[in-house]
Amino acid sequence: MAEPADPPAAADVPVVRVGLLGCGNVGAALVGLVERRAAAIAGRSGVRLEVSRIAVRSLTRDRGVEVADGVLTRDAAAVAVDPEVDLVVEVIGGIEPARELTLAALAAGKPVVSANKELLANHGGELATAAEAAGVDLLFEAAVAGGIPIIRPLRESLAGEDIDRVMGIVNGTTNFILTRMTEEGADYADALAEAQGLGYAERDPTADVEGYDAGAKAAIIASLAFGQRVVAGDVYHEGIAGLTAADIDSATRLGHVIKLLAVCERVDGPDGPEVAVRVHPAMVPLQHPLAGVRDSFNAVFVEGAAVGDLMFYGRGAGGDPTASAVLGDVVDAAVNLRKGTFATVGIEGRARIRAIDEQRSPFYVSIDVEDRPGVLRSIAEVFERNQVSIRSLEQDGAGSDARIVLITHTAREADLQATVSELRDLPAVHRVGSVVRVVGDEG
Ligand SMILES: NC(=O)c1ccc[n+]([C@@H]2O[C@H](COP(=O)([O-])OP(=O)(O)OC[C@H]3O[C@@H](n4cnc5c(N)ncnc54)[C@H](O)[C@@H]3O)[C@@H](O)[C@H]2O)c1
Ligand SMILES: N[C@@H](CCO)C(=O)O
Ligand code: NA
Repeated sequence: MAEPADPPAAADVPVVRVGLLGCGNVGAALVGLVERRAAAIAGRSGVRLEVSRIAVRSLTRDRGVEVADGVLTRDAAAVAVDPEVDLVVEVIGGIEPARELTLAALAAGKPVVSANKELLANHGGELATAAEAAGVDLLFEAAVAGGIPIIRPLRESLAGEDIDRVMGIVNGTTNFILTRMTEEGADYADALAEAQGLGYAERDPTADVEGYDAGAKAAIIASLAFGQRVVAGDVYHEGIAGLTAADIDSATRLGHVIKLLAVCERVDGPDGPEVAVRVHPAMVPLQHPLAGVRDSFNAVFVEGAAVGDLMFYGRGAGGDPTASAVLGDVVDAAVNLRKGTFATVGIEGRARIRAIDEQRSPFYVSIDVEDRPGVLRSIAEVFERNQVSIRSLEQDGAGSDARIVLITHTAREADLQATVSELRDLPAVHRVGSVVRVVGDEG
């Protein structure tokens, strides 16, 4: 057997100069990580990373990392096309100027690594075309589920797999809030403030709590899992703000836990395969692997025809975990750059999207009623008339403030919505409370 070659001396290792756009939670963590890991990375991959330019808004802010003189600049556009920069990392967030900067860097022949799901989910097609035209990488592992490797497994390891469904807890902020509310009875606003303090929430946390952030991630996951482009606007989404402590109690009593889920499915449609993609709070049975994913942790559950069930679990938010995913992409892109090669995305054309009205799941429904003879029958008749079959039902309380909580068998969204609107017209119904889809326990 041949002797292993001596590792190259540090001076022989080619340097890849990184231009960083944005130095907030993720950017600052990346600077620290490159500093700590550059020597080990050089030994393993044959490229030495150096963060040579950093575009920031404020030159004076303390970011908790050491930066050499002359590295910081307020001119992001100059960094994107700087001839002294080999590779660009975009961690500004939002659509503009991130989109223009990314396009400029790609057009200048620089690979781009991005953590920006909003950008990728809205303009991924345009950016992928620009990257291919330039013959460079556009990598975005950090954009979905932060530090958890999920983009690369979908793109590479599972490239030959026939994937039926991907479900994920892909927003750390809302999982953190729901965990605090479920386990400690915490107040929604207090739990959100805590998540913001820990650096999990987006700049505008409505993106987290209203499901936009998870929706963008769902679009990216669905595009890669099914090989056809899904954009953010294709994703139906509901957030967690309407959930009550009573819903959380009911879920617990029924052996479930409420999670904000992204659900991406391939379904048969009249004109061929369709993609059903949605984000909403869901009742998940306690025995399902996603039910045990707590705090700011994320998990993505993949169901493949040959491979069976897979789950990817870890930290989906926070500076260091996200920077770890960015760094993995940077090493990959830097090595490819040295070799003169790049990865292609493997997404062809637009997916045909199934309308939310036609999507199907079981539902949990809570109804505040006047408890008098015949009420239960009139409620059951409304469900029956709309072809929604009831799987289980229980009543709490009596008299004028009774509550009926029921779970249906799998039903069409449109039929369930028609049921709810007829229930509201029944004289004995005071209020139809929450309607929560049940996932992972289809019956
Ligand atoms: N924080 C997380 O847990 C996390 C996880 C996964 C992905 N991401 C994504 O990573 C990206 C960055 O997130 P973050 O948490 O670091 O956000 P952040 O708000 O902490 O950092 C963004 C930084 O960009 C700077 N910036 C804005 N416009 C700029 C410009 N024109 N030029 C230079 N700098 C500019 C801001 O001043 C800020 O410091 C976002 O796309 C986010 O969605 C974040
Ligand atoms: N705001 C996001 C950051 C990770 O994308 C979250 O809470 O999951
Ligand atoms: Na990831």
